Amino acid sequence: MSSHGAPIPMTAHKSGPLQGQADVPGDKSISHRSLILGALAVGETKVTGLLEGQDVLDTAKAMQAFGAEIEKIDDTWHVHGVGVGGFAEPSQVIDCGNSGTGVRLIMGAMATSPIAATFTGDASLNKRPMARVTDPLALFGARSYGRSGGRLPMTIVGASDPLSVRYTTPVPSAQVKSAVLLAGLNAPGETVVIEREATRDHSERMLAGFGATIATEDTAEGHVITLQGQPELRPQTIIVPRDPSSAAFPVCAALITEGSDVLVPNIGLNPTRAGLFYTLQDMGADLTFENMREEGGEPVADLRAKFSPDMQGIEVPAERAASMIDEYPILSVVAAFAAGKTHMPGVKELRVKESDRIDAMATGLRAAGLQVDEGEDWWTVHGLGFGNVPGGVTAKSHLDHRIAMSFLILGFASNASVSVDDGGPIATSFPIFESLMSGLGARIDRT
Ligand SMILES: O=C(O)C1=C[C@@H](OP(=O)(O)O)[C@@H](O)[C@H](O)C1
Ligand SMILES: C=C(OP(=O)(O)O)C(=O)O
Repeated sequence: MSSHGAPIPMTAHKSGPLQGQADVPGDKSISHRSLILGALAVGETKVTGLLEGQDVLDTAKAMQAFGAEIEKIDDTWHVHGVGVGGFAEPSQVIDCGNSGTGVRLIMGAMATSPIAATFTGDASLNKRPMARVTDPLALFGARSYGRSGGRLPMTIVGASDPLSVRYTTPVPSAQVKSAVLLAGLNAPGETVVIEREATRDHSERMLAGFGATIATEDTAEGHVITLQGQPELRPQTIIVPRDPSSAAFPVCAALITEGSDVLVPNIGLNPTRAGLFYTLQDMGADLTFENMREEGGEPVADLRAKFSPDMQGIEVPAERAASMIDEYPILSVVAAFAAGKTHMPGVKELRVKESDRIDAMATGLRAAGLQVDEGEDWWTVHGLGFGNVPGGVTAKSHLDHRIAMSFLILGFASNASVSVDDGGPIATSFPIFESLMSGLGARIDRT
C-alpha cells in the first residue's frame, strides 16, 4: 500500500540512452529543518526550493498544529515563528506519515515545553524505533508513553522545568543528534551532544544561521557539539539546495544505462552527505563535479554522469557509511552492473529505515538473478557486469521510496523489465521522479 491510498504498481523497461538535464527537488533534510527552525524563530522565515514531498508537507502541517503560521505564496514558503518556548499544545494527533526525520525532530523540538503531543505515522513509521530519541529526551525531563518496544503512536509530555543534558549518541544518527539539539534550545545552560562518527550537520549549520550559539569540536571523545540554551532565533531567508540523495537516482541510472550523458545541476555536496559520489568514482564511474561553489553555507556542484560500462566492485569504507546511508539501495543496483564484489560493511542502521533495506534489496536482487550475501551489519553484491543482469522481477517496495526507485532503475538496464508492487511512496521524497526520468528518456509506466 502507498502511504495515502491504493498501491501504485510501476514497471521500468530497458531504456537508453538517458540524456539531458535532471533538475531534482530540494533537500529533504534541509527542508524539514527550515520549517522547524522557522517555527521556532521570532518573525517571518522565507524558504524557497523547499521539497514539496509528503514527508515535508507533513512537517509543515505539524508546525501549524504547534502554532506556527505557514503559507505558500508563489514559490516561497512563509513561516511565522512562535519563538523558542512558544509552541502551543496541539489539539489533534500529529501524523508524520512516512517520515522518521519529521517525527524525531519534532519530538525533540517540543520535549522541553510544558505541553503534550501524540504522534503517529503510517505502517512503516509505526514500526520504527523511537527509544533512540525518547531516551535522551527523558534526561531533559520529558516523559513518553508509546507502544511496546518504543513504537508510535506515542505521547510525549514535555518537561516543564527542563534540565541541561550532555549526551553521547549510541548510534550514528543525525535524527537523534538533532532531536537533542532542538530540545536543548529551550533548556537552560549548555546542551552537549557527542557523536563517535560525524553525521549530517545541517542542524548545526542552520542553528548557527538562525543566530544560536553552537560550537563543534573534534576531541578524543568524538565529535562534540555544544549549544547554548534559550536563544532568540532570528528569522532567515533560506534557499534550499537540491537533494544529493535524490540526485543519486538519475546519476546512477545514467552510469548503468547504455549511451547516457546526464547533467544534474546545483547539488548540495556537504561532505556529510556526498559519500555515494566518491564511492562511484572509486568504482570507476565517469562522474564529474563541475562548477564547484558555495551557496547558502553549503558546498554545491553540477554533477555530470556518463554511461560507465567498466565499473569494478569495491570495498566501501565503513567510515563512509553515515555520509551515504540513504544511498546504499541504489548503490547495490550499480554494484550489480559492476564487475566483481561490492562489499558494504558498517551499515546496521539500514535495517531500521522505512524498511529493512538490506533485506528488501537483497530479496529483490536475488530474484533478479544476483548473488547477495548479508550479515547483521554488512552485505555483499556479486556484480555480473554490464549486459549480464537478468532482471524480470516484481519487487516489493515495503512502503519505502528508496527501494521503489532503486528497483525501477534496475529495470532501465537489466535484460528484462522490472516492476515494483507500489511506487506510491516515491512521493514522500521525490514526487517528480517518474516525469523526470521519462524526460531523460527512461521507459517507465504504471502497470
Ligand atoms: O537527519 C536527517 O535529516 C536524516 C538522517 C538520516 O537518518 P538517521 O538519523 O536515522 O541516520 C537519514 O537516513 C534520513 O533520511 C534523514
Ligand atoms: C531514511 C529516510 O528518511 P526518514 O528517516 O526521514 O524516514 C530516507 O529518506 O531514506
